[in-house]
Amino acid sequence: MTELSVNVNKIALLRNSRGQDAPNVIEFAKKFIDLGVRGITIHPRQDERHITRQDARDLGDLIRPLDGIELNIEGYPSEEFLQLIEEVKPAQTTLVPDAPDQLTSDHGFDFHSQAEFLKPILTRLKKTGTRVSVFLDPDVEQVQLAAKSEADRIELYTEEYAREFSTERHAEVHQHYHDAAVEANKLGLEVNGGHDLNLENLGKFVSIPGILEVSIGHALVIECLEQGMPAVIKQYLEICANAAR
Ligand SMILES: CC(=O)[C@@H](O)[C@H](O)COP(=O)(O)O
Ligand SMILES: NCC(=O)COP(=O)(O)O
Repeated sequence: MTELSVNVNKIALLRNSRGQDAPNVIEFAKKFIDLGVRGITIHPRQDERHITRQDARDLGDLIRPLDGIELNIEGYPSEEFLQLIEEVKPAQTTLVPDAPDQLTSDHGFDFHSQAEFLKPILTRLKKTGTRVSVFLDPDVEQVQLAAKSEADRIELYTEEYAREFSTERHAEVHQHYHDAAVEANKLGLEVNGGHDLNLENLGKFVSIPGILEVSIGHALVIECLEQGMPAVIKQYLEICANAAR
């Protein structure tokens, strides 16, 4: 089974657009959890365009006492981000190599050039007790290098998977993700996935063995607007329950 972690960045984006507190991020996290979701993901970016650092603290307070529910905080490992993780102590921290002005996440770490940069950061984060995941392109060589680090997991960056899902390249691209996931598991790295996943492409993605968690936000919020939260979450949970082991 694969766990679904709902990314609530876009709930916060809508909230920030009016300078009031509607939609309330905490209330929507509770609604997702009440529908059976066992993970909430946020990405507090440096400019706080959507999720703020206070959201992270408030969600940490909400989720910390809830058995079996995990908070996953994603972000670039700036000093400010690392201090936030040390304060909130989420179940999982996912490091992404995003620049402050990036529109969205669009690449994984390069362990050829960034392994030394990440080494003290991973050591520091592990001391907080958080599980550490690193955002990675589906590249077997990168997986092999990441396996030599203190990372517990990788998160496969699935934008290409989604982009090519309905093209003639799908089988080739799917194989890349499959090979990266199998190599990671062989080397003792656990595997998550995320970015641009949706109800259409998720089933095939989680047919790859060993995908422990998918974090989904952008498309999920759009689908909730179209179909309603209960129907959408029901479909996602059914897909995740039928994932390859
Ligand atoms: C790491 C990843 O692929 C997504 O969580 C991404 O961080 C979403 O960020 P935005 O919601 O700001 O596009
Ligand atoms: N790590 C991926 C994530 O949290 C959500 O990405 P998206 O579904 O908003 O593209």
